[in-house]
Amino acid sequence: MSDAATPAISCRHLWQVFGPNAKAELVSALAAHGRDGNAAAAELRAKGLIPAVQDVSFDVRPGELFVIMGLSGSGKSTLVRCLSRLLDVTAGDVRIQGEDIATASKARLIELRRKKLGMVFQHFGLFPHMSVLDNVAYPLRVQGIGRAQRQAKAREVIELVGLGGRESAFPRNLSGGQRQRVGIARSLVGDCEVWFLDEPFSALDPLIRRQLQDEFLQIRAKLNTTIVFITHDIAEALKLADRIAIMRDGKVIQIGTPSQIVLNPVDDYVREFARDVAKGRHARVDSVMKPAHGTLAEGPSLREGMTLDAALAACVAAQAPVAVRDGAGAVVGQIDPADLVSALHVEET
Ligand SMILES: Nc1ncnc2c1ncn2[C@@H]1O[C@H](COP(=O)(O)OP(=O)(O)OP(=O)(O)O)[C@@H](O)[C@H]1O
Repeated sequence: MSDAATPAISCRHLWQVFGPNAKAELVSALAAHGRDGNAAAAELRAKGLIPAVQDVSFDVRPGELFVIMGLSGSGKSTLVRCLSRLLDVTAGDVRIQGEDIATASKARLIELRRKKLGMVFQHFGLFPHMSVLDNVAYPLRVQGIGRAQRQAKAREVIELVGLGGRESAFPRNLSGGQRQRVGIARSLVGDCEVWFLDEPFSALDPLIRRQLQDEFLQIRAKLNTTIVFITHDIAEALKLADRIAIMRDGKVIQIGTPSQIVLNPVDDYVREFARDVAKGRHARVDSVMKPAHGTLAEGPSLREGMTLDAALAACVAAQAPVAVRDGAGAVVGQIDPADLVSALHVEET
C-alpha cells in the first residue's frame, strides 16, 4: 500500500539507450567518462546509439499530478514506458510505491498492471466490436469479476467521464473526444493507484481538448490517484500540473511548479517555452509573496493559490503591501505590488 512518506514513483539514474549492445556500451561509456552522463551520451551518439533517456532522477509524490513536457523526440514516451516497465531500462532504478519494478517478475508485473497501474495512450485502443459498456468493463472481466459487479462499476466511471446514456454505443459511433473518454473510463475502472497518460488529448481539436482538460481536472479532484501525464504542449502542462518536468534530448532539465517554470526558467530553452504563455494566468501569488510584516493595505486581501492576473486586479489600487490569506482567513504572507508587476514583466531579449 502507499503511504505519505514513500514516493508514489521514484527513479534514479535512469537510462534507456537504443541500439546494439546498449547495456554494455553504456557501462563502458560511463566508466570511460567518470560517470559524466553528458560525455557518456555523446560517446554513445557518436557510435550510432540513441540515449533516449539520459540519467534521469526524480520522485513523484502520492496524489501528485506530475507532467512530463518536451518537444517531439525529447524522450517523454520512452521515459514513461520505463516507469511503467513497458520497456526494460538499460540502467537505473525505478520504484513504484517503494517496490523495485525493474526486477519484478512477469507474474508480478501482470498483477501490478491489473491492480495498481492505469494507462491511457493517444490512440484509444478500444475494441471496435464491443459496446462502450463492455470496453470499459473489460479490465474487470480480465480480473475475473462477475458480470453484474463489473457492469455496475463500469456504469459508475462512464458517468464520471460524462458518457452516461451512451453505454450501448460502439466506438465507430463516437467522436474522437468521446472515444478518448471511453479510454479514460476504461483505465479508471480498476481503481488504479498510479495512472500514466501519454498525450491523451493530442489528437483532438483545440476546443474539445480544452473541454477534456477541464473535465480531467474535475475527475482528478474526485480521485486519490497519482498521475503522470505526458504532453508536448506547455499550456496544457501549466494548466494541469502540480509539478512539471521539462525534457530535452533525453534529459530532465528542470522540475518545478507552473509558477517556478514561468517565473524562474532554468535556461534559455525553458524561457523560450515560458515566453509564449501568459505568466499572469499560470503563476500563483504564493510564488511572489513574502512573509507578512508591518502595515498591510486595507480592503480586499488576496487568497493563496490565486493567479497573478487575479491578484493584479486586486492590487492595482493599493499603495501598500496586500495581505494573502488562506482558506480560513489567516494571513499567510503579503504581496508588494511592485514585486507583482516585476514578476509579470515579460523580458525583452
Ligand atoms: N524502439 C526504438 N528504437 C530506436 N529508437 C527509438 C525507439 N523508441 C524511441 N526511439 C528514439 O528515442 C528518442 C525519444 O523518443 P520518444 O518517442 O521517447 O520521444 P517523445 O518525446 O515521446 O516524442 P513524441 O512526442 O514525438 O512522441 C527519439 O530519438 C526516438 O527516435
